[in-house]
Amino acid sequence: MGVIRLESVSKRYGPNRWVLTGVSLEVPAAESVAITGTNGAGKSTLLRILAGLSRPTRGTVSGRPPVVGYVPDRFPPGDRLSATEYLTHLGRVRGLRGATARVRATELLDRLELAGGARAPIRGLSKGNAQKVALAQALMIAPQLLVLDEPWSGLDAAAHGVLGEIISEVVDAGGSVVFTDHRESVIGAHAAHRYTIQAGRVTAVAGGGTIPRELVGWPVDADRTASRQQPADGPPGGQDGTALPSACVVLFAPRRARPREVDWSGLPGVVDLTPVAGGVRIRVTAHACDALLLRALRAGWSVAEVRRDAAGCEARDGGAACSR
Ligand SMILES: Nc1ncnc2c1ncn2[C@@H]1O[C@H](COP(=O)(O)OP(=O)(O)OP(=O)(O)O)[C@@H](O)[C@H]1O
Repeated sequence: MGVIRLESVSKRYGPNRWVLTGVSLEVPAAESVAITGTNGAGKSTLLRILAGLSRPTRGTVSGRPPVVGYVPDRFPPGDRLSATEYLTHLGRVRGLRGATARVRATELLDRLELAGGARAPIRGLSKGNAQKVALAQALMIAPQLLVLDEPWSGLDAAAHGVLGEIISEVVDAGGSVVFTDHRESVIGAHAAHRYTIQAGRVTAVAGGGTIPRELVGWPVDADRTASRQQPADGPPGGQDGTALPSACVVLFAPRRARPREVDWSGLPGVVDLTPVAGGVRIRVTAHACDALLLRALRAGWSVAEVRRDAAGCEARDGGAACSR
């Protein structure tokens, strides 16, 4: 999968209402991008153009992959079909066999924990549950480009986490994700790049989300190499050559869901790791600690304890302070 490229894209509604003017934007493969802007700035318009649902008045879009998942800002729930019937139907329209589509629909609705019944008519679902169906329809066939218009809107805490995992899974599989949201914390956690729309123009926001791009995407080979060269028993060196203390992180598999496997030792800054009852204790350089935590949470792990002083945690050796 390559780069999706918007070149000099403009969009006009009606005779002279220009919403986007001369937008050039790249969405790389295996990355997530957040779009921000005030209400009415044109975010949904841009997303629809990216998804191929709306044509630009001027300019071109290239590199859009064949399988696009799209979650609109308003999902029309006024349907007599149940969530399962609706998703199965959509899956069939998209080329899945009926039985496969039904299995996929059931898996997705289970994962998102649709309350109110997968067999109840969609029009009777609450906003949050309708949003879960909206998400599920975008995922019936693994998307290579996932376009999400305020996707967290109305979701409960559990589905919030699942959506974060889904974004990571699409990115890990080499796909692209573009989403809108207004919250800094969400953008920082889920986007490697950030753009904002103002007066029809799109500009990159320096540094992407609040979490630096290299920490979200983990492509920091230099950092990785540095951590592997460090002696396991000594304090690892900082990027500027000064000694940085290591931190200790204790992660546990949550009781309800099985976390995804992570190659902890291959992550930047990891000095060593020790299995402890129900989880793993990781010693990591202090500057890589936040990124490791983010990666762990995204993969469905629970963080039991973080200590800036790794030696202190080690001394307890998985004892009371390090267990739940
Ligand atoms: N189909 C349409 N026909 C005419 N005008 C439209 C259409 N779709 C959007 N607009 C107008 O274009 C402007 C941008 O709308 P858009 O929905 O893209 O903004 P947005 O940034 O997503 O807003 P919000 O944050 O409120 O969802 C708005 O003034 C809107 O009224």
